[in-house]
Amino acid sequence: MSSSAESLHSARNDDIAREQAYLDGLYHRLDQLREQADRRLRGILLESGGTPQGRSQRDATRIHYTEQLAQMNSVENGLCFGRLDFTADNPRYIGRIGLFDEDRERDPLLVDWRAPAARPFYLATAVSPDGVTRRRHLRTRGRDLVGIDDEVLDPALGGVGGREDVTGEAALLSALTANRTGRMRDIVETIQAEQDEVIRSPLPGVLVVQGGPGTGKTAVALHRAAYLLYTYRAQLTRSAVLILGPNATFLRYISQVLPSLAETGVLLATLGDMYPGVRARAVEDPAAAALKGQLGMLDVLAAAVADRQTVPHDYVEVDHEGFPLRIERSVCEDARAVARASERPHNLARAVFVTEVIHALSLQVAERIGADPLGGENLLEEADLAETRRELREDPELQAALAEFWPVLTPQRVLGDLLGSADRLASAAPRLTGEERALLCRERGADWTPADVPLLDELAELLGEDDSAKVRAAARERREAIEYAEGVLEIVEGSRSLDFEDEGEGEILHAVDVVDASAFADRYAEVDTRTAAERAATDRTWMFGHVIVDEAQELSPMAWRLLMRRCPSRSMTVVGDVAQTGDLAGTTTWDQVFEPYVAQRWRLTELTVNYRTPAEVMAVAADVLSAIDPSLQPPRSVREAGVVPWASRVSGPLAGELVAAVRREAAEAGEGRLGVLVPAALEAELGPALLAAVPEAAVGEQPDLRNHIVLMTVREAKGLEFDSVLVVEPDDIVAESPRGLSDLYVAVTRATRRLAVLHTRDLPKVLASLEP
Ligand SMILES: Nc1ncnc2c1ncn2[C@@H]1O[C@H](COP(=O)(O)OP(=O)(O)OP(=O)(O)O)[C@@H](O)[C@H]1O
Repeated sequence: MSSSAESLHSARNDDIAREQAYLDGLYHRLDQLREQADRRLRGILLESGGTPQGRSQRDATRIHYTEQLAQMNSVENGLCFGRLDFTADNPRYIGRIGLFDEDRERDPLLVDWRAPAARPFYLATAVSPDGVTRRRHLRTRGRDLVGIDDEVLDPALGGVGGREDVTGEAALLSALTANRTGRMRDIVETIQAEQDEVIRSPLPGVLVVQGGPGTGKTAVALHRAAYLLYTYRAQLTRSAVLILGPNATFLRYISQVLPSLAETGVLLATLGDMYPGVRARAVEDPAAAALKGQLGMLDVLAAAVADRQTVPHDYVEVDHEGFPLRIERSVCEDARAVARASERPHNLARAVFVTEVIHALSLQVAERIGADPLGGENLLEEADLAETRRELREDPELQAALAEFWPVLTPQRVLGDLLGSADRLASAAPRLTGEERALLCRERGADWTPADVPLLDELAELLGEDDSAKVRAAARERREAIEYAEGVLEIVEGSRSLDFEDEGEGEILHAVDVVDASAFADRYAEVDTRTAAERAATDRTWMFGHVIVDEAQELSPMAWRLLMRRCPSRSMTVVGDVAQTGDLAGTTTWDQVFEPYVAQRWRLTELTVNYRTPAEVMAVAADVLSAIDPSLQPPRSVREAGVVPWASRVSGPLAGELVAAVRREAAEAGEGRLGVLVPAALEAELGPALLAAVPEAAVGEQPDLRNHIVLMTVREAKGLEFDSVLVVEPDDIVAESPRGLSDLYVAVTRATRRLAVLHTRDLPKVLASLEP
């Protein structure tokens, strides 16, 4: 080694030793804080007894320390990953959470990546260094520093600055070329400038992030959630953040990201989870789902509810206290008109209907028992009539008859009955064609599909919930609690003269002087210690502080209505790509989605760099994109993989050929993941065939993505990625759906390294570049 190389080497070692010492200090502090939290938690767990209020407070404190501990455990890996040096300031270390020393008087030991002070780590470049002279990435394994990547941004220090279009090039490329694991990783160490803009955009308003495949939309959406929870903590921990993803497999794929960023206040859900009490996972004909997603369903649902408000053909007779009462058609019609005119939801308007009918019936009773035998005015007084109405209301036979005409309904019952009956559909959906109605019709009691959920939610609005019984029960409970408290206070009062006989009057404050019975009762009330996200999951009417929608292009107009209801503040981040829309009810323009809710008042940002797909693969995808819409630009790949995509036409039976190709590609992928993307129509044949030959493969519904080989349809692969992708029979993928080209575009943009195509029929024209 030359002497200059030697001195560089030893300077490097010194650097590593210094940084390791700093890291050791940070971990020491983390351990201290962890011990403190652990001690407090143990202390709380040992406490017992006390008032219910004291117990509730203890629960809340226990949850607080449990969460703190979970947060500190989750940042154990990669606690600190960066350092900034400045011309006129002390170095700043950047990490997953902020850390201060004990007296908190000096600068933080570690700056949270979300704090404004960390921002230059993501934005500074050689052209606009913003006072930063050097950005350093610290590569760690556990608590050990294993490497340092420096970018010198100050030309005076001999900096070359690296590429202008990326920050932290070495760290970024190492993240991008690492093997996939089947779980998305956070990108906190290498967020790029255009992504940082989105992540830190202010909370209010609708922000739409349009970006091609691999531009980091999902990653950005998740980091934005973490940023918002950090910056608007007080507001958002009370109201929670919702992240809506396309399916359960995808949610599992992203499930590790927020915990690794030490965030727990987020509800991750799919559309199928958005109606509490229903887990809508069944699969249906995409055309049926598309139809259910259209706003035309509003009229159908309204008519379905109206159809449940019936009248007798002529009249019905019920026996009331031994005498027949006639419920005439005309009486019901009038009552129904008044109830409908009240514009209350069905279950609440029911009270109006019942009141009207009972009024009419009470006149019948009055006619019978109060008629003046001499032909004068009816002898019953208003008080008698009121009593008659009360009796009628409580008459079980009459109640049963009225429940026929205006039943109390649940959304599940109305929708289940509607979709399970051709007659009901014909009556409620006269504008649909017979074919469309047949598409909607299904077996009674069939499982719910995701497209049913917005319909259930809409019906919940149309039906309303008659919660008067609940309100009465709550009032009764509170009354009982106050009575109990009064009893307790009386006992205290009663014993006062005995306990304090010698004390001078007025000198002692007694229980009744400082607390009245109702305040005392409140102290006994249970405190709900669930997090806002946990409560939101069980409450249909929960209003989220912020809603983030991923793969947003797939949502139908009916699904958007549901989401807008959950977010009246319209504080939303919507990420998607209109070129990847596969769902028939999805959108191809953002304008169409937001116009009805916020007119033009939404902000659009575009992400333009593709971090996933190497340039060679993206060249293939670009041809598909231009066939979808020639005006759309593919995102620019940030790197090349050095592997040329290939296609292989086979003539033997496809299943056998597939097994051979999978074995070859899996060997090439090594420790990485291979995704086999097949047309939906071939899944049932190819899945079992592959499994029989390669038992370690994951196939079928919601496959485990951590397997090295995963076979799925393109729809299921939405939002996912693999090191290597094998697309099977692309012509079928295109032919399978009116949005087939978009599906193919999704398929060919899932690979981080290798793309291969296996086919027996001609390739679609858009893949001509793959012909040998
Ligand atoms: N700044 C970054 N640093 C490191 N990795 C990144 C960065 N940005 C994106 N990536 C990685 O690129 C890949 C693609 O990101 P992501 O899945 O978020 O893209 P997307 O825009 O949602 O793609 P698609 O629309 O195709 O689903 C992921 O592996 C992600 O971790």
